[in-house]
Amino acid sequence: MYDIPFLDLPPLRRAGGTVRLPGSKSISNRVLLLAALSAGRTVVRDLLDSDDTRVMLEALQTLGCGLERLDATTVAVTGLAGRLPVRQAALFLGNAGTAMRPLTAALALLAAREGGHFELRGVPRMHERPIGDLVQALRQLGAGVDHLGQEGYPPLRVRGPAALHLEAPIRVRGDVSSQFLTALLLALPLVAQAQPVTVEVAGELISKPYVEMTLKLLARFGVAVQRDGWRRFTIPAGARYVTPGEVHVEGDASAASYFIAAGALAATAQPVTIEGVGLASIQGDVAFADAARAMGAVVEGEANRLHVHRGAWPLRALDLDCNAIPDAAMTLAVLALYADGPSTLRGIGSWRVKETDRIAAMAAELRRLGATVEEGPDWLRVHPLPANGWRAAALHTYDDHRMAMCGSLAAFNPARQPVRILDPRCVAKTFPDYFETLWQVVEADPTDIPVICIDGPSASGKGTLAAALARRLGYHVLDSGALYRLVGLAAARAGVPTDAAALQDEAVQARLGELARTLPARFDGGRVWLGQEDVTTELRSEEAGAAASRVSAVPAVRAGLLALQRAFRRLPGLVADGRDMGTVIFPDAALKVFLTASARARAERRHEQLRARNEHASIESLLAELEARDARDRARSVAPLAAAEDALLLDNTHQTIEESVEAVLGWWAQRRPFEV
Ligand SMILES: Nc1ncnc2c1ncn2[C@@H]1O[C@H](COP(=O)(O)OP(=O)(O)O)[C@@H](O)[C@H]1O
Ligand SMILES: Nc1ccn([C@@H]2O[C@H](COP(=O)(O)OP(=O)(O)O)[C@@H](O)[C@H]2O)c(=O)n1
Repeated sequence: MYDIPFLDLPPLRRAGGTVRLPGSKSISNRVLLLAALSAGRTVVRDLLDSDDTRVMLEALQTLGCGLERLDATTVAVTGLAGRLPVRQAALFLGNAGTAMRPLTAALALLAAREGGHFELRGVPRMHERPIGDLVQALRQLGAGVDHLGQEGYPPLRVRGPAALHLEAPIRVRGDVSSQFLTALLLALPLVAQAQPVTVEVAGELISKPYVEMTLKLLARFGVAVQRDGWRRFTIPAGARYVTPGEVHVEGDASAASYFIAAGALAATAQPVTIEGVGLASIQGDVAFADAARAMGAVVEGEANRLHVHRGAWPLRALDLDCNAIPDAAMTLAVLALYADGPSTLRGIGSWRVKETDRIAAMAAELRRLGATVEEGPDWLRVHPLPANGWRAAALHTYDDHRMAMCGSLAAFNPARQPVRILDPRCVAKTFPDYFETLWQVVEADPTDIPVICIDGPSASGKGTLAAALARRLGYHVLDSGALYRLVGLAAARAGVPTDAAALQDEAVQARLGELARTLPARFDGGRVWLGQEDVTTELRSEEAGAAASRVSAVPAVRAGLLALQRAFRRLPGLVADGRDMGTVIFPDAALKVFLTASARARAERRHEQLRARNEHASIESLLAELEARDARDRARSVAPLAAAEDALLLDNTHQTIEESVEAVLGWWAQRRPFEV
């Protein structure tokens, strides 16, 4: 997950390969609640691990449910069997509508029957998302529900006991959010013991496939709701949740839309294959595949898998009522930028009450990219962008995961403009590793992947600065010095001498070159591996540094490491530290910094580093060794230590690390094309 202020996506050229999607949010939270209301133990597999499921799990735990995490995506839930072991609790539900609405209904009915007192709150945006129609329906039933803030919105208090009136049909509006009906359907089996309970929908029901999903999941838990069109739903008398024992959560079909879109835009050589969602899906958003087809994509499917590649190009403009696919329809708005005429999305009034006002947000951000967009109360018209119309934009995401994921699709623009996604962490709501997953199936031209080079003498702070920059920008790091150190170590392991005399020998040089070319180096979670051996500590020794400096003067070693170093240039970007990053390895880097500090300051830093590791050396001897190493690095014939002509000089003798980082980020900001 990228927990950084912004993430820059280089222009993307191609898509292809296989992705496995995380579990569906809608199914995950429904199944968790059903398992919690059932008796016995339900093992939920492929559960989504995200903000929205986390708040649901925390709430269920607070309410006394037994939760056992079996692995990262498997949780065993021991249900409450329709009882309330905890009678009083304050629940925080973040911005998860799929937790707030059904929990409100379930707790209102349980508290009515058993007594209890519960408060349900969320983030400020949750307190702007309507729930009044559900509250009304619950009050009709006789349940005690109070608004703690603004009328019609969370936070809420539910309290009991209360006498419930279950005889007359309960009326609920269906035209604002289908989640009100879903919440009632999930909760009413709790009280439909003595008589059937009927719900009647007022107004045209929106997002019907989500209600259908609710009914299918209820059936999995033993409750067969009778449906009369989309107007009347009856829960039979004697309804009882029965755990199926084990449930597999399907991959998220709304999340699939981004990968279907990537395939439609750029899968020209091989298809994008999406695992975990297919034709047998119970999620309405699989119908996004039909919309993508209508725009020209070639989508083929199996029960649990989809294959997508580019068909018509440019895409065909679309005029579609998106009522049935409200979430995935956002993806169509971005695809429309690549179409052959204006596209109109209708029936999307519900966008206005989602994580943000998505009609306003989408219009604003597409305009930032350069597009002409018209909007109405429940529709959006997007005009395509000509190749020369795209602007490099910093896209706002409104704490809305879908705005961020949609925004990433602008990176396929033919103008080769990069795209900045502000607050990329918001994808954590449903897909924490969205961007990491995207990198698996997209490619950029290597020259479009930005590199920042930090070159300079020993102990100037290159590694420290490079790591800090990479963390801040979400980029990869190349510690090229570690590669030379590894070659030194590999030579020692193989019995190849690296003293000055031996290095004159051409056979030794050739063997060192071969060791470099086939170096089994691996960097993983802050550890460095040479083959199967963790050499992290050994690598940082002064001895390893000196050996590195000696072998690094061998041309065959430098040539041997070239391809390995360039392979670090991967999406979304790279910060490379060393001696020749800007001069030899990445001469086209977007920013080159030559980092220096006085020799004494560097010797003092090294001294401090050694002291922290409980190793001791005098500052004077370190100073002498540093100066010798600098001289050797500067004097060697291949790739000598020198600032690239276009490097910016940074002397950090009197700077803190933070000051150095800020200085370089400032330079970086100036070189980026974004209009903020
Ligand atoms: N302004 C600064 N910038 C970077 N590092 C600094 C700075 N001031 C002190 N240091 C310290 O210098 C030490 C050497 O840094 P390191 O990154 O290992 O250098 P290099 O990779 O250039 O050999 C680190 O312990 C770091 O904390
Ligand atoms: N790109 C690079 C990186 C390191 N090196 C060599 O490898 C040695 C060790 O690099 P390092 O960056 O780990 O060492 P320090 O700067 O931390 O002392 C340096 O002294 C250089 O001689 C190089 O020649 N080219």
